Amino acid sequence: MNIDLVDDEPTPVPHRKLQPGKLVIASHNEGKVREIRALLEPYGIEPVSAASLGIPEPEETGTTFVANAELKARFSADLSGMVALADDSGLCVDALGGDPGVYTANWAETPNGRDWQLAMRKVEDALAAKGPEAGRDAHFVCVLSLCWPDGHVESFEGRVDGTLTWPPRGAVGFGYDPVFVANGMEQTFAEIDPAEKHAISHRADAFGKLVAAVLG
Ligand SMILES: O=P(O)(O)OP(=O)(O)OP(=O)(O)OC[C@H]1O[C@@H](n2cnc3c(O)ncnc32)[C@H](O)[C@@H]1O
Ligand SMILES: [Mg+2]
Repeated sequence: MNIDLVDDEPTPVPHRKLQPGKLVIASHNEGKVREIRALLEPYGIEPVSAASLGIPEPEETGTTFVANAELKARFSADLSGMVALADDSGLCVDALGGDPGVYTANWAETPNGRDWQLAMRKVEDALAAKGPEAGRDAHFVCVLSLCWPDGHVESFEGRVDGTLTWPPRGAVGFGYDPVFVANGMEQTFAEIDPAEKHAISHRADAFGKLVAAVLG
């Protein structure tokens, strides 16, 4: 007789469904807010930005994308009393051991605000310092976290793989888009139509998982 003494299958926790209605986009990055609005559009959800509610940016003290996405979502849910959706994302470069990663936005900080030309240049310089053999593979990661006013949180992670190009090309998109070419494409994320980016991006990948879990 076989007795299975070890039950190592965790009991799946049911996802909480997101109801149609208002939702706070807990991001102060206009590029992200624009993309998240477009992704939410078909689902009967009315997005309001954190900035339009006067909600400030919380300090991002986490050391992982999940920790930061959850703290941003929790912060806006607490202050608004509404469901909040936050995005923590970044560019991870293989030859740099995954940097800038969780600190992607920090690499752009200057005393006068964020400078993306400078940030892209810093990544390029760091790669050049690795020598001509260093590969140019990179990926974007995005964690989307939903937090309900009672503190319930759900998080979804997405990624898109590609390579870095230099010099930067294109004027659409935001952040590091002008130096990122997704695998299978020739144009950067700043040269393609936003709809094309939504079909393959790290944000779209995470969003697809969110939809399947809480909107499906
Ligand atoms: O925290 P919030 O207010 O959402 O906005 P943020 O710009 O500070 O966002 P993050 O802390 O998540 O930092 C991630 C940085 O990674 C970059 N990034 C994320 N997604 C990107 C994308 O789709 N295209 C280009 N750059 C991206 C972007 O420049 C972000 O500033
Ligand atoms: Mg941030």
